[in-house]
Amino acid sequence: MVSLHPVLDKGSLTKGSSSFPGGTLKCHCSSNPVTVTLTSDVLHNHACGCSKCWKPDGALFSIIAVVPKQNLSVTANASKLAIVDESAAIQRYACKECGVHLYGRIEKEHPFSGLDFVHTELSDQEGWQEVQFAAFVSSIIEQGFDPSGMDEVRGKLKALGLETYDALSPPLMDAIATWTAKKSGKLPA
Ligand SMILES: N[C@@H](CCC(=O)N[C@@H](CS)C(=O)NCC(=O)O)C(=O)O
Ligand SMILES: [Zn+2]
Ligand SMILES: [Zn+2]
Repeated sequence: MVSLHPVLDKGSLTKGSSSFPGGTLKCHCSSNPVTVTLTSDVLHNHACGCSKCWKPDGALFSIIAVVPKQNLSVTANASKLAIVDESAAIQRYACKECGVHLYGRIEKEHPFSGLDFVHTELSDQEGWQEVQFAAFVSSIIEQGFDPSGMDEVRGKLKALGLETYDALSPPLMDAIATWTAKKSGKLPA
């Protein structure tokens, strides 16, 4: 049986709490962990199959969400963070010791600038928004997954109630396209 991610392998998703106030994310270091504090719940939590998002060992998917950047602060051991790939749109800050990504930030002009990318599984707290959909599903093949197993992967995601997409979900793709059209003048700003 293919393993997607510990959160997705349980058979059902634990619903988040609508009044969840945020919490603390922590890297995997047993001493001096990097911590990041969020002062709100996340939005658009989803599974991502792309090669760039951090996944725990053995997982095919990352679980990733966004939070307004003003709601995020690094609260311990910030000196252990380094940007994984300076050329990517999302500057992903990873712990230099354990490799976990604590947050991703977009500094350039981009439809999602102002939102930071985070992994709620790095928190001990319960109540974070549950996974809403699966994105970049076909991208797992680029990382070596056997294409003949894709029906099983998509079937497992659908059985959890998750729609599967090979880019982002329609509302997020529409938001990107709207931003692009406003920038080019095809739609009024
Ligand atoms: N097929 C590519 C897709 C990469 C990709 O476009 N990832 C999306 C979802 S995280 C993205 O927005 N990337 C922007 C970035 O990584 O900066 C891969 O797996 O590497
Ligand atoms: Zn660490
Ligand atoms: Zn991704």
